[in-house]
Amino acid sequence: MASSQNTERLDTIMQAAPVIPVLIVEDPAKAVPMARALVRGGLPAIEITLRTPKALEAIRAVAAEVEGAFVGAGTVLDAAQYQAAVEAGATFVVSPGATDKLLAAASGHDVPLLPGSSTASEVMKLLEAGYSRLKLFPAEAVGGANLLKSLASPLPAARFCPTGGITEKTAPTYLGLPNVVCVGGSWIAGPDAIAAEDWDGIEARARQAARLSA
Ligand SMILES: O=C(O)C(=O)C[C@H](O)[C@H](O)COP(=O)(O)O
Repeated sequence: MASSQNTERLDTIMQAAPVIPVLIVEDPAKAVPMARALVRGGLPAIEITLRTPKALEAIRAVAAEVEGAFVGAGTVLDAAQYQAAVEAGATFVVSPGATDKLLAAASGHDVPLLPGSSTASEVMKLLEAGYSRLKLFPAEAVGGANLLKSLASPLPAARFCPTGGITEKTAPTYLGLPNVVCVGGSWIAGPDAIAAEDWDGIEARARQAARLSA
């Protein structure tokens, strides 16, 4: 079952920068300049969440037009959304948790799924299903860096992108852990910054995030 998750592609994406910006995009026309600002700032892997009616359209536009971006789909909850994200051109797919049906839909496919987990049992079940690159969600609420530190020794095969409540200030603590590859966060390009077309501000925050380390 080790081939369930395309870990090679996921590692490239997770290692591209220390932070994956998590984005809520209402207007797909803004997605391309937003993604260009993030790429210019040094954050090529971006996650557009399927939380707005036009999110798939936004993913499609970024996939077609933004060179150097790895555009992912976030908040993918079921097999149909996984398929729709792949058809729109997503290069990775992120879910807040995991269900058997979602894992079955993604297993063995090129476009990797980064499934969410928040307990040792969930991590164990995902490892058993062939998924070793995981999201920890909601990171801060379920124990944050302390939880990940505690999981590192008994479950060393699991490598995480914690997301949920992480800030520029708390990110370095996570990035210093041996089982953390990158973190996800919304602080770089929040809905207000996107609505205001603050591409310079987004680029500047991306540049700072790209420099974060332990
Ligand atoms: O639903 C998903 O798939 C998600 O990715 C949820 C996000 O991890 C959080 O919404 C991150 O947002 P912040 O906590 O503001 O950084």
